[in-house]
Amino acid sequence: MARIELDRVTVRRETADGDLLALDETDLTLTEGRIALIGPNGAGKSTLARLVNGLVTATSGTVRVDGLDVAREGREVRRRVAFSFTDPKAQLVMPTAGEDVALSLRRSHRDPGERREAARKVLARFGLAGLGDRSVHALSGGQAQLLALAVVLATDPDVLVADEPTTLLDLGNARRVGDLLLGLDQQLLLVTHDLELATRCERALLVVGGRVAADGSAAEVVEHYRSIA
Ligand SMILES: Nc1ncnc2c1ncn2[C@@H]1O[C@H](COP(=O)(O)OP(=O)(O)OP(=O)(O)O)[C@@H](O)[C@H]1O
Repeated sequence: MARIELDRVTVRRETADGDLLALDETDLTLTEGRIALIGPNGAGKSTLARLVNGLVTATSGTVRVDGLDVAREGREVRRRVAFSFTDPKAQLVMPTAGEDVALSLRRSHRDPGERREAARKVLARFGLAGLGDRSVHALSGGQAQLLALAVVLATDPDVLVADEPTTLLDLGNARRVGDLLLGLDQQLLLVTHDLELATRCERALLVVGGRVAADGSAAEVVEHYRSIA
């Protein structure tokens, strides 16, 4: 697993109401395979998650992935750390599902024929066999989320940061996507309001008001959150 380190990281944002401390002098070392970030709306979970691949920049402090400084070695970090958004359509850019996966494979498979074949295999692995020619707009919410995950995982990153990947899904698809995420070989940093899913992780961080209010085994931290919510 990768080693994700936050060293006195603060994220300060300017808003119409003045400065906001989205994350306050946070120190963390994350090495577990499955880590959940839970907590109330606006607590700073997405901010913390986005720091790990440079989508958010620290106002002060350092974020490192396997020793690489996210602020200075962002390209190298983003090769190792994939990010998936709550709304899969935010990251599906090509006309068809197959082309979207093929785009991710352009570096690893230079030959177009081989690339198409590799894309077909990736789709099958994510339960999307036969949907390669389907417009991404004609996929169900569950299929679109699976495709978005297939697209970011096709490059074989070391870490997946997933920001509320099941929030827009019905019960069946949420379970399917949740099972897939928890079964990945990659290290998973999962932002979620689904406390059952969070409980299945090894470690959970409860974020409240820009601070890590509890950190420990997922079962204990979820229990604590339930007791104060
Ligand atoms: N681009 C931005 N500009 C200014 N403030 C922002 C921006 N993004 C987030 N914030 C603020 O930073 C704080 C933390 O937001 P963040 O999205 O990290 O919370 P969250 O815990 O992920 O919330 P949610 O569960 O609602 O998604 C909030 O007060 C939010 O309004």
